[in-house]
Amino acid sequence: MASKGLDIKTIAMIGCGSMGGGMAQLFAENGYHVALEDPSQDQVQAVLVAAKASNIPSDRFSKHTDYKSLCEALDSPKVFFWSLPHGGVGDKVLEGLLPYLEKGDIIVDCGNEHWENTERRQGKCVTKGIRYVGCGVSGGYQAARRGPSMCPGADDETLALVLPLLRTVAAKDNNSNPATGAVGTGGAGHYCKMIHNGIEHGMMSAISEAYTIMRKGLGMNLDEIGDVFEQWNSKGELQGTFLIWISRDICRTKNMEGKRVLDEVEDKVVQDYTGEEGTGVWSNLEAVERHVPAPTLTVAHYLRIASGDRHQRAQIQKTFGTGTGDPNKDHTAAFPPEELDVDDRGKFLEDLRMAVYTACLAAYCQGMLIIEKADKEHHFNINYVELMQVWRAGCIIQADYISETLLKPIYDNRDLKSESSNPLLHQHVASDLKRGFPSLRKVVASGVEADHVIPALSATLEWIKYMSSTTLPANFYEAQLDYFGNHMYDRKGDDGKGLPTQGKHHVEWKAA
Ligand SMILES: NC(=O)C1=CN([C@@H]2O[C@H](COP(=O)(O)OP(=O)(O)OC[C@H]3O[C@@H](n4cnc5c(N)ncnc54)[C@H](OP(=O)(O)O)[C@@H]3O)[C@@H](O)[C@H]2O)C=CC1
Ligand SMILES: O=C(CO)[C@H](O)[C@H](O)COP(=O)(O)O
Repeated sequence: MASKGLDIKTIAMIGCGSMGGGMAQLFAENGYHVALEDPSQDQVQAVLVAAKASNIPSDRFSKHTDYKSLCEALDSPKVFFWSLPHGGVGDKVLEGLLPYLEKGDIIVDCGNEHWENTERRQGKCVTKGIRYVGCGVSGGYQAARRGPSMCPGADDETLALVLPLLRTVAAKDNNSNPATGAVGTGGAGHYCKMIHNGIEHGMMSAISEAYTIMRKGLGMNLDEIGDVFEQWNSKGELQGTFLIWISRDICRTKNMEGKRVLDEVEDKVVQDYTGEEGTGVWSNLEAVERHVPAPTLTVAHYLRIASGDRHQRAQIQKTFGTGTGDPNKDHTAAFPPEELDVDDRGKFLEDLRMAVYTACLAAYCQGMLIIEKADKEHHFNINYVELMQVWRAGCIIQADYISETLLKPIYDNRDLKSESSNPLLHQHVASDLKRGFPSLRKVVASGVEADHVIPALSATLEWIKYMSSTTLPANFYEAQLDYFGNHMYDRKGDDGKGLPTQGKHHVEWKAA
């Protein structure tokens, strides 16, 4: 099948692991011939076996162990999809391919690559007339097979060429529109995918915290919790939220012995240690470097990295001591989470739902603030309407209500050059955060009282307070800075605007 933008029938898939393998089958299912290349022949074989099981004709694939034969199997222009680990691997593959590439050939890098690597490679390719698209892909291996969310960034001409191809395979939203679009120039696609993952981590943490509150704080069993997630996902502010939906399944899934799989899972996330993924680290570095407070994302990340070294936590736990003397108490933590003092469980669960929603909305807002800042500073020329569409299906942060009701109206039909896209400056978003605040405060207060681990929920509460206040404890902070460092301060109302510029006053708080 030929795509409208490119008259090709064959594509290459370089990297045939979880994601690349799924996408290879997806392209083949859509009529393309897929030339497979991966150093692991087992991976390539696994793709062919899975494709056979899906009744995809075997002649839709060819296997290649060198770039020459891979390139000979392709049409002109040659189109390569990459699904590789981030970092040096991509550079190595590009070096290997370059001798066989011609003007007009296209590379679509579908890994979670760092956007600066993407732009560096785009710079290298452009001198040879080769088009390099940084295309974040989301939804995990199942979406890769069924149809992922695809977030491409490149120059307009290149995007116009590849988008018909991406639209063919991308996930489709409820109106059958593909979850892809012309997101922006240069590394914009990988930048937005990186922030997608930052938002993802904030949402995941808030939901995981709610799970523990239900399990340990309210004494609910997994069937009951699964039912709660199902209800949350079916109506109201959390409806159509992919992570809530999979949370239901996680609660219900049993192993061969009929026991819950979740109860076998150790409490540690190690991707940041193994270097397997980088998006969480990078998105938080971006937030800090661009002066965007994104605590829901950041504390979620701290929880992950604290969790990763469980061995160290066990040692610290011993140092703190866990003995309360009461054999009925939980002895698996220095500050074991206790049952919550809740009068009306139904009412509290409604507060919990709103608290989780508020944290998810906050994570989205914080992510969008980082993107907006980077866009202004780096001139990604982001098309926010298209970006919203990328997140409407197939991706991990899919959240129908947040996207459709709250964020989309900010970007639709607006001239963002003259109007701010800061979600917090839009009344309907501010109203929703304000509406969720009392529930979030109740949940955080109860959670804190009972020693629950609730970083994303509590950090979101603080974020809402400090982002909407003009009487922060920062006046005292500023005074301390001026006292010891002569760092200067503004007097109340000095410039009338409170812009982030250095103050003009210093006081000798104590004679030197
Ligand atoms: N898993 C997920 O849920 C998602 C992953 N991603 C991103 O997609 C990319 C791929 O991830 P995933 O499929 O999970 O990872 P896998 O490890 O399953 O797949 C990566 C594949 O790339 C192969 N590879 C390594 N070096 C080369 C090379 N020089 N040439 C060709 N192939 C090579 C690996 O082979 P070998 O095993 O022999 O090293 C492996 O088969 C990553 O950037 C990841 O961050 C994006 C969204 C979701
Ligand atoms: O990109 C993804 C989803 O969007 C991948 O699932 C990725 O593996 C998640 O890893 P991490 O949590 O370390 O970012």
